[in-house]
Amino acid sequence: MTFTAHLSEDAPRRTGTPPRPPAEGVPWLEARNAAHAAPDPLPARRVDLESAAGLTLAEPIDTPVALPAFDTAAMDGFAVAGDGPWQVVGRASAGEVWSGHLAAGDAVVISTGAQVPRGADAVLPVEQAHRDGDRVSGRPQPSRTHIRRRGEDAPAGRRLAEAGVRIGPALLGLAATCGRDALTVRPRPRVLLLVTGDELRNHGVSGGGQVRDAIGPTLGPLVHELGGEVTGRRYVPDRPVGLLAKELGTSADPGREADVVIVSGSTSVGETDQLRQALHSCAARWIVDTVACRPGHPQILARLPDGRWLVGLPGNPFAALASAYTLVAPLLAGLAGRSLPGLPLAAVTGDVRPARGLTRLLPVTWDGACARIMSGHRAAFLHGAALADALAALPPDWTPGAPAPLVLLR
Ligand SMILES: Nc1nc2c(c(=O)[nH]1)N[C@H]1C(S)=C(S)[C@@H](COP(=O)(O)OP(=O)(O)OC[C@H]3O[C@@H](n4cnc5c(N)ncnc54)[C@H](O)[C@@H]3O)O[C@H]1N2
Ligand code: MOO
Repeated sequence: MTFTAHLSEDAPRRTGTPPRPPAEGVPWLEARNAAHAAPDPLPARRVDLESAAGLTLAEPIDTPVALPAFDTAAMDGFAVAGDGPWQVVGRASAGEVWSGHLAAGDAVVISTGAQVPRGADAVLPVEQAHRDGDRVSGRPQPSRTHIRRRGEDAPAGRRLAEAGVRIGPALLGLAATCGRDALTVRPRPRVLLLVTGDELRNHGVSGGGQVRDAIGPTLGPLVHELGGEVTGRRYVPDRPVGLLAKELGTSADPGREADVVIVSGSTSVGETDQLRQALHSCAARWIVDTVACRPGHPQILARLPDGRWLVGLPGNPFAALASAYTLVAPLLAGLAGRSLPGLPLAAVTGDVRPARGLTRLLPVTWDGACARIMSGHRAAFLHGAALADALAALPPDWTPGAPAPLVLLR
């Protein structure tokens, strides 16, 4: 892969003007891959089952027991042996074991979920049974009807899930079913947000040259959705220049509250845009320096000398969002030991021009078949993305109606 800048981690502290952002940038798909490949997964830890939701499995789950563990009634009715009519000889309730053995012509009253007694061939649902005292009759049931056989779902020892899977509600239920009380997981990567910009305010309506911070409220939940956890959000003024460099210094994070630092704004070349200078002077290792996409061109991925990952998101809010899906999503997946999120392909329609040499990231509606480009997609506007189903990544040679990868937003 061709990355525009690589500095060694032990490079000496630099002074002077940092290099200008490269005009071309890393191709968009390569940038995603590079962000995913860059980190080693965070160390695994053991957590109780309830705390594992949303984390990533660090070891496979094999079931030590057959699922289900015993032949189980799937209907309320009668467990029967042989053809009817049958003599009712007992009752098997859920949570208990009726320890007798059914001979041909015997039945026990049984509830859904109860262990089927030995000798039973089938369960006759109560709706299909006619009971008269201790006698019950009904149509003979084919063998195994309404019985969940022991091991039918999985035999003992079967692998149920591989490492790297995100732990969703159903996986927690499955782990509980096979008797797990704890899981070995990769934790959520911890993320510190540094929101830069003298013009920003974080409440009320904007005016008088001030702008309401739209990135802070976007990134908190986005990071959570992407499997990370925001451990801090700080506002860093543009002036005096140097504050960002101080924030990025190791001493500013003595307890290591973060594995990843996301800086919004300051990625460009304006007088107060400090990020490139700050990375240059602390001799950060550059991994991605600008991406060949629009919006989001000036985005950055680097590694700080103290080992934290640094993502620089352009200040325009839609550019920041598109860049978060380009670099933050794969980086967090890599840190959590997950595979790179897949990108379904869909035919995309709409009246936009491709950009020479650039991937265009545009909000689209998607009905499962066709994606349509929405309005409100300039770099500074969130209107389109706020209502979109996905971002389409239109390659430089895209023509209307041609397929493009989608980053799903819902
Ligand atoms: N001379 C050049 N100027 C710019 C270039 C360029 O190549 N040459 N690139 C433009 C592009 S593309 C982008 S994207 C922006 C990136 O700018 P920064 O990352 O340095 O961000 P700022 O300058 O601080 O802000 C840009 C824009 O976004 C607004 N902003 C910033 N933070 C927030 C926030 N948290 N919530 C809402 N809005 C925010 C800010 O007010 C500006 O309007 O640079 C271009 N310029
Ligand atoms: O790269 Mo900027 O993000 O086009 O607006």
